[in-house]
Amino acid sequence: MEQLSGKRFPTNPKDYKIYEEVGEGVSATVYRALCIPLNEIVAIKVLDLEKCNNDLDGIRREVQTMSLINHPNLVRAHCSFAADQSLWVVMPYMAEGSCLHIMKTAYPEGFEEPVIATLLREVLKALVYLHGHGHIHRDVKAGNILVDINGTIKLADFGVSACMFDTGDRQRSRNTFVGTPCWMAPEVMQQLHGYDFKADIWSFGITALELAHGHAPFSKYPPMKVLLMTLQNAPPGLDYERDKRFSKSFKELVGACLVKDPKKRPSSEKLLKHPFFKHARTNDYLARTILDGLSPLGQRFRVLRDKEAGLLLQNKLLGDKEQLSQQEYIRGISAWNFNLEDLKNQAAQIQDPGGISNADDSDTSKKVKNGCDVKDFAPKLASSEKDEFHDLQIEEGSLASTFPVHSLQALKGCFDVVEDEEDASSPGPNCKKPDTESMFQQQNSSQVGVSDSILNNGDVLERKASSNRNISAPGQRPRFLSGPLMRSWVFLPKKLLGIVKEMNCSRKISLKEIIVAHYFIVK
Ligand SMILES: Nc1ncnc2c1ncn2[C@@H]1O[C@H](COP(=O)(O)OP(=O)(O)OP(=O)(O)O)[C@@H](O)[C@H]1O
Repeated sequence: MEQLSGKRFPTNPKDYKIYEEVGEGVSATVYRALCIPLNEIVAIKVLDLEKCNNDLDGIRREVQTMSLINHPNLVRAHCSFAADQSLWVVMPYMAEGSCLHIMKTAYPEGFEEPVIATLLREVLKALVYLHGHGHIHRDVKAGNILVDINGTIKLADFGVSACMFDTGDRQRSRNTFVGTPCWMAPEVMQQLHGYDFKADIWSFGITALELAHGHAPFSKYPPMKVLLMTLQNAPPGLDYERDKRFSKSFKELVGACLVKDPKKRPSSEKLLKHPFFKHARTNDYLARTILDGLSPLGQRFRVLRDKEAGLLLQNKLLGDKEQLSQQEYIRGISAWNFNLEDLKNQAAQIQDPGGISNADDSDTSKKVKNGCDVKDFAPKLASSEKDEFHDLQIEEGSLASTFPVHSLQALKGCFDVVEDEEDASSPGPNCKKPDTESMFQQQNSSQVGVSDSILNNGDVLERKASSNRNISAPGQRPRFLSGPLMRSWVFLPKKLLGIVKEMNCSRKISLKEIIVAHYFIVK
């Protein structure tokens, strides 16, 4: 399997001695281990297939792709094999762990600019390679930027996570959709026209902010709110006042990546020529600056895990939802599972009366109107409650230039909502009572690129999105992976359907109405 060095890594678990745990993801646990016959330290990512209920062949294909990758800035699998109910992926051990771990341990406020420039340049080299070979990484974030003891940087998690998120039965079995909302490009959330390698450029821009601040923008918010904010607000960026310590060229780089229209984002190749990278130094510089004095990875991992478990418990006891959400982020969990309870909780939290004060989210106050005000269809809201929904209003103009589609519509992939045929600005308050259930069916069958299966048993309506993934091995003509990263599975309880029907309006139901209806349930 190891083609570069000619080493053949064994595919029998008995040939590996597992040491301590060094990482934990949504679907996997990562261990430091010894490959006994080769006397080499490796990392083994163990995916619990039973828990994931995943498509083994799909994962195998992805891991195979991972083993074909050949670039110094990409983690390449030595080999992979199934053992009991698990899939083992054996890879090089990156002794200092991820940038996220390093930040959490020693740089909670983020890194200095030369460090960021060095890290990002290495990541970008990996992206140039991937994009040139027709691949989209789809999970660029600090948690996937691994650092070795000598300051070498490698981008990890190519393939497996993408595969799991896209084709896994896990979502089906859990009735959830999964993604990485903080880093996810708006067009990926939309699921309207598909996406391409420019989605990685958006995630790259978010990662730049993450490395600069120690956390990704919107990371303190629940996933549904992250989706809304990403779609509705102006893109996040480096702030003139707050981020004085950073150069103009860094601000420009972030601005270039975080443009909502993917066509306006530069390619990875072009980005690599950006003047910002003149600030980049050597790997050795990284080793001397950020790695100096760090305790061994396993030890750091244990300390962080214990600390975060304690905080999680504390917040659970206190019922602090926002803190809980933040903790999920701190734990490095980047995929989010949505179910009805989550949605209720999230709907309940979309109610910041004075806007959002997080400096990251300074643009949140730029609210917009899409002409269909909450009060048009929720006349029973008290005035204070109306204010709480100002967050959900969208200014058409401010988005139109950067984001070509109706932004709330964009969220329709997350819900079973009907696309508004008429102008969104016409609230249509005087129309007939709708047949909501058939409306939902109509909408489902009209989705482009979506294989529909509507199970309307009175309790749920569900929509399945088809997977569309193309992978090409190096040497083959590049074909881009495409298809939604997030699966859409939304459950509308009978009660919600009832409330929706109660709305005295014949136009098709919009997402905003669903959220308001949800609000009534939650309340
Ligand atoms: N080769 C490696 N060497 C050292 N540490 C690693 C290695 N691979 C992963 N890790 C550590 O394990 C953590 C979790 O691994 P990984 O991200 O691959 O799991 P995951 O289930 O795909 O998680 P996620 O979905 O959140 O990305 C990483 O953030 C990193 O800290």
